Amino acid sequence: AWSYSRRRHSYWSSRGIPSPPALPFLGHIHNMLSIFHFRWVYFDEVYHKYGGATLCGLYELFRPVLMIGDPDILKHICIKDFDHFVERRPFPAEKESLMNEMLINKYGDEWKALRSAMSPTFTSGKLRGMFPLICDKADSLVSFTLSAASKQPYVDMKENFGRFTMDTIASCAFGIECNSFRDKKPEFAKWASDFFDFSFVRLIKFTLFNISPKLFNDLGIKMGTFSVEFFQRVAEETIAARKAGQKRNDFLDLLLDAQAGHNLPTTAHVSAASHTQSTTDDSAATDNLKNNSQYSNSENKNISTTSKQVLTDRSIVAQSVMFLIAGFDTTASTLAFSSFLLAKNPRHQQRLREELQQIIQEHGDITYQGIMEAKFLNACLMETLRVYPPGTTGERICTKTYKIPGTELIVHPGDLVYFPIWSLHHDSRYFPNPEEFLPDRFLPENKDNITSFTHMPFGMGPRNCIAMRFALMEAKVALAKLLLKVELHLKSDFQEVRLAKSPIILTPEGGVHLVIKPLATNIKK
Ligand code: HEM
Repeated sequence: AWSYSRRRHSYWSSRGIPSPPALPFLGHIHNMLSIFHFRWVYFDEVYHKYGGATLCGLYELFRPVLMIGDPDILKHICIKDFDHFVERRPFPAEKESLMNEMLINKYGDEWKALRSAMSPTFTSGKLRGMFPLICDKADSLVSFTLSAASKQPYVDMKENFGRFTMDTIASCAFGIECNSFRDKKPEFAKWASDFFDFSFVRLIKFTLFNISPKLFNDLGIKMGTFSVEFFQRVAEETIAARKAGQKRNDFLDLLLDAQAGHNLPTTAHVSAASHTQSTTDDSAATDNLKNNSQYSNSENKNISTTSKQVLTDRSIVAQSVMFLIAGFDTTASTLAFSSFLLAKNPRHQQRLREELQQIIQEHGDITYQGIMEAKFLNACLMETLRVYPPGTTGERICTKTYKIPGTELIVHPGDLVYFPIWSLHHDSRYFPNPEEFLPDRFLPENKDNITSFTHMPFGMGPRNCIAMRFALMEAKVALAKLLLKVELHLKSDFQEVRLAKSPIILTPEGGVHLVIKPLATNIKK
């Protein structure tokens, strides 16, 4: 058995690819999917010591995994040769679960058709429609924070941003008022916390699913608390109300419009919609879309599926639940990290506030246009996402045999490819003084200094985060409204955030405790 294990673990060395020492049978999986280690710290070691900054081989048990840290090769994998790497591992779900209908769990032509049907939902025109809903939730965030600050010496901003993103998603994806900004936890929030609670047993199941979804299903294992029934019921009720005539300009309306074939292309094109939308209002999105369009130009194919066929009622319900899974903690953590970094860097905080005050003077209020034009606000969020990317690793599964450019290395269908997002973001060759919070790096005049494919908080290419623009708009509104009303200060015994040892996303452990000082200001918002 030992010599079998050795032989299987010689896969990379026999191809001349460096690989860190592997444990018999386990390979490196104990380091990758562990609650005892920081996953990205291990990957960072692999990146710096074992060639991961270019190519390095790892094993999940016996499965070969190729870590690629070379930005040029990443460009090929994510964009130019995307058709060889269309898939990621699915999110764990039992065979019959609604979760199998989610975009994140779709593959091949089904994914392409669904992504194309959903992409127009995220254009600037559609996001503008959701802007007032988000502003409303951000106003509640500010009042709740002010009220908390008047009663206690410090406020847990992770908790508050969690309430904000929960209410925003409940409003935009489920069409309901969740009212998280009340002391008693609402039912929606209770079910959601249950959903995001990663117990040890659940983590083992999660790991098993990642290693072998087939074995997971053959053994009839249930994810247990990944219960989606509550959210399914809420979304179904809302859909029934919308079909009876209610309207709110939220995701549900937009997906129902797409289902009915209103205002949307009837024939799905591979990523076409997301690549042709106007990008003038959001520089981060512009970069990503510019990169993506290289793929769409060369690879656009018609798929003879209409939005109507793809977006059944069940599928729309599934996408609403997916927005909660994909959008709640990612955005809340980003906001929590940015509030911490701004409290730690009062000079940047003040500069950002001055930019926002200028916008209020020009536009009279926080407007969609004003928020999207705020360059320093965008830079602060981009820099936060560089320092603390919620997704520390990217991943693709090889779908067609592929020769890695510039090498003789062949990747086979089923092989996994990892992108060390955290390490790229913290590599001093790409970002000098990587541990410092320096938003100026992302100002338009400095953006040419950033090497493509070294800043990927939303992934890259046609399978990147479909909701990037929504997430950025949501975060910008919350931060802008908050900073116009309060000053953020570090608490004397809270000078650094602790990071949770979760293998799923990067999130602060135990909250982000800040001293909140209300601003005496005459500015309206
Ligand atoms: C700051 C907040 C967010 C960050 C940093 C983030 C990051 C990511 C990343 C890294 C990926 C994988 C991309 C890849 O493999 O190339 C992803 C995918 C995805 N995200 Fe986000 N995300 C955020 C917010 C959201 C929100 C608010 C939603 C929904 C409302 C959302 C929906 C999705 C979906 C559906 C996918 C899968 C796309 C596909 O498979 O085609 N994300 N996100």
